[in-house]
Amino acid sequence: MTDKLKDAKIVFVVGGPGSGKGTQCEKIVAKYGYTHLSSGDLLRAEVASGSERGKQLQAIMQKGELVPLDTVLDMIKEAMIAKADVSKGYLIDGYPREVKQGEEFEKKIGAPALLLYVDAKAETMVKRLMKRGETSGRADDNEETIKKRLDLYYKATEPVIAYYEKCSIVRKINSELPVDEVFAIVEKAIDELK
Ligand SMILES: Nc1ccn([C@@H]2O[C@H](COP(=O)(O)OP(=O)(O)OP(=O)(O)O)[C@@H](O)[C@H]2O)c(=O)n1
Ligand SMILES: Nc1nc2c(ncn2[C@@H]2O[C@H](COP(=O)(O)OP(=O)(O)O)[C@@H](O)[C@H]2O)c(=O)[nH]1
Ligand SMILES: [Mg+2]
Repeated sequence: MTDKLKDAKIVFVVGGPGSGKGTQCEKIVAKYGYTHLSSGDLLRAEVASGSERGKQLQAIMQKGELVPLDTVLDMIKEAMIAKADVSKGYLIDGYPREVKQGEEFEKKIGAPALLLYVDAKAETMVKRLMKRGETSGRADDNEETIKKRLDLYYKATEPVIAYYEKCSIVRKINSELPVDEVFAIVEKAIDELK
């Protein structure tokens, strides 16, 4: 099964909640035709299906906590395999959330060629999420859950960046800039991959 993904080009997109990961991924898809897999979107789709598993996920996500590693990883792997014959590369958005998730991904799927570290100040992220919350309908775009997501990001996810710096695949992207300027930096990082 995993053989199908043996030579896949994998890009991890890591950054705090509201840092602009989804926005940049959309632009990468438009220009490079990569397959965008947002782990949060995959989980929200499961919740929307109304399944028993979805109900359990909803409770975890509403609290801003992390869904068990195996659940998310299985969903990502399934989605990757479904696109394996047509994909030019994969954007794995919002995963890994902790070092352990990265290690398991490498064991079960493969190693990333690049990690885009989408960096914005906490203040900026909160502002963007509160604004997004006006229209997103997301149960976790509220002040209390945003604070928890941010805390967890600094505690569990930032160490992921340090972990991958050891193999020199991290490119830090300043996402305080306007979207198109951020994308200009992203493009350089992706172009270097080829
Ligand atoms: N690998 C992941 C991805 C998501 N989640 C759960 O799904 C929620 C929403 O994830 P996501 O959509 O990635 O949200 P944010 O990190 O806030 O990022 P953004 O809104 O910026 O996309 C998380 O808080 C968490 O409960 C998770 O447990 N594990
Ligand atoms: N000014 C500015 N706003 C941004 C930028 N990127 C994203 N946003 C806004 O911030 C909010 C969160 O972005 P999103 O892509 O959903 O972030 P994610 O949570 O990291 O996936 C959205 O409402 C965007 O409009 C950026 O580079 N500059
Ligand atoms: Mg997103």
